[in-house]
Amino acid sequence: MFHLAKGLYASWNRKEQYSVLILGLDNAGKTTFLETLKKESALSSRPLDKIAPTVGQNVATLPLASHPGVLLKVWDVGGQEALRAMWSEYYAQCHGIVFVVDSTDRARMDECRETLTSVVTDDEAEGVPILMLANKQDRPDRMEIEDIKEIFNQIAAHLGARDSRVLPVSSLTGEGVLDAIEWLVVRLERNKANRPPQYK
Ligand SMILES: Nc1nc2c(ncn2[C@@H]2O[C@H](COP(=O)(O)OP(=O)(O)OP(=O)(O)O)[C@@H](O)[C@H]2O)c(=O)[nH]1
Ligand SMILES: [Mg+2]
Repeated sequence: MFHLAKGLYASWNRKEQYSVLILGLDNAGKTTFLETLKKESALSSRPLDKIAPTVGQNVATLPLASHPGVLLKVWDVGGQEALRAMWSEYYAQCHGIVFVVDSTDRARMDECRETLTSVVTDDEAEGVPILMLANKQDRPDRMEIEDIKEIFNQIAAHLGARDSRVLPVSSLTGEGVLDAIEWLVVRLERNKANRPPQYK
């Protein structure tokens, strides 16, 4: 009887775990985004002014106050050019991709577009929801969100029927970060039949 009750309790409390991959050029703000997300989720996090360029990977498993039955396992990998070849190793296992863009880095928008195109056209990432974050919106020298959306829309042709969106955020101030995650979680759940979560 005890074992039955324990088993039922465990299955009632099972959580759906989705893996989210954070990509983007070096200096885009990926690690800052992850650390802010950890702080918002009441996990211990690094001071934002102590973050160095990522060489390996950072990973955190986050509970979501707005979705008690969901855990997000978030993978942040280095964006330096030499490290981008590693990204595809993660595609097959991920449920969603967040592509972070430095909204002030006009000089690298072409590189950013080409990099995102190579991500969304990779067969291993087929069908996963893609959220593009126009980061560093707190900076006065940022590009307008509409201009960034236009760049993204040129890539949308490759996306087929999958969910995608461009949202403005500041990983540094936290503005827009939880709204962005909320958008993503709804799409991860919607895409569950194609990419089932792990049950924890
Ligand atoms: N003003 C402002 N600065 C930001 C924001 N997000 C990140 N930064 C700064 O941008 C720089 C790079 O941030 P990281 O989070 O290390 O960037 P990354 O994408 O992880 O870089 P790699 O690990 O090299 O791929 C740091 O100086 C951050 O403080 C933001 O929203 N606003
Ligand atoms: Mg980093």
